[in-house]
Amino acid sequence: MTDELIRFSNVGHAYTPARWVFRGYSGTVARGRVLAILGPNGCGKTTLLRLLLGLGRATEGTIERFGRVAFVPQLFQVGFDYSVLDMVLMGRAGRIGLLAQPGRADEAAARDALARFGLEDLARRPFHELSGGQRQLVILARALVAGADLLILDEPASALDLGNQVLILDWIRRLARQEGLGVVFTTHHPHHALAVADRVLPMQDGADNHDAPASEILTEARLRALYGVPLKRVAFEHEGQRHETFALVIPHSNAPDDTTGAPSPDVSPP
Ligand SMILES: Nc1ncnc2c1ncn2[C@@H]1O[C@H](COP(=O)(O)OP(=O)(O)OP(=O)(O)O)[C@@H](O)[C@H]1O
Repeated sequence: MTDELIRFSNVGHAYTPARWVFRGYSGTVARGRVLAILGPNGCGKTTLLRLLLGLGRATEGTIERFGRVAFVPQLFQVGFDYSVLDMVLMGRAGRIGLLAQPGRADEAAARDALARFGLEDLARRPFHELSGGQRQLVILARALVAGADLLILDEPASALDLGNQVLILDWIRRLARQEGLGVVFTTHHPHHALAVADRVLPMQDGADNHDAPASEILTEARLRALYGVPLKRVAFEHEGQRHETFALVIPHSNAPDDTTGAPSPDVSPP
């Protein structure tokens, strides 16, 4: 049995003939591993995710899936007043059958999954009343009860505050390391990719378009080429552990700044 859950080779897509959104992307995700897909607005991250999910057919290249796949969309909204427990139970739909009622075993599995994420007390609350971070966790619980082998997440942390970003990123790594799930996620944040991904696929036209180990591929030069702005890779210690992150370099404006005590332009020198 292979450990690979998805493998894609030389994938390219054009919504209209000969107008390529991207070409030549390749990568793999194995059990227990995390792949981050990184790139600027409009480079085709969502398009590639949809192809990996099988929601469309790639114009060229091959995509092979070897397990059960679950999708976690960007901040999830529902138009109907489902309870948190109902939302998680929907993950069992594939096992229950569409017209049958969930049984005790299904409800126990859903409550277990909620408890894993510390959400058991919210089971009867309306889903739409939860915070963004809580909603993301509920959707992760739903993927767990669906028995997914591979989670595909579209910008899981982009709409969350800092505390919830850390929470979701930590869970992504735990689901891979502790549950043996494979994870693919898109992100705008190279420091998120560096913190939790084993491998990264930068979506940059004309570059070597294969995924590679995060620490090797996330160089300052590669990110500058990707985003067109400088980023600094910074190492530091926190509670005895070494970490690395990226700092964005925001240019200082040359405009006069009255907080520095500099004379304003309309004051003549003596
Ligand atoms: N259904 C579609 N039909 C035609 N063009 C599309 C369609 N969906 C996306 N595109 C185009 O494909 C390109 C890539 O879009 P996509 O949403 O995949 O990029 P993205 O990297 O996810 O962007 P963002 O970071 O802004 O979410 C864009 O130019 C977009 O306008």
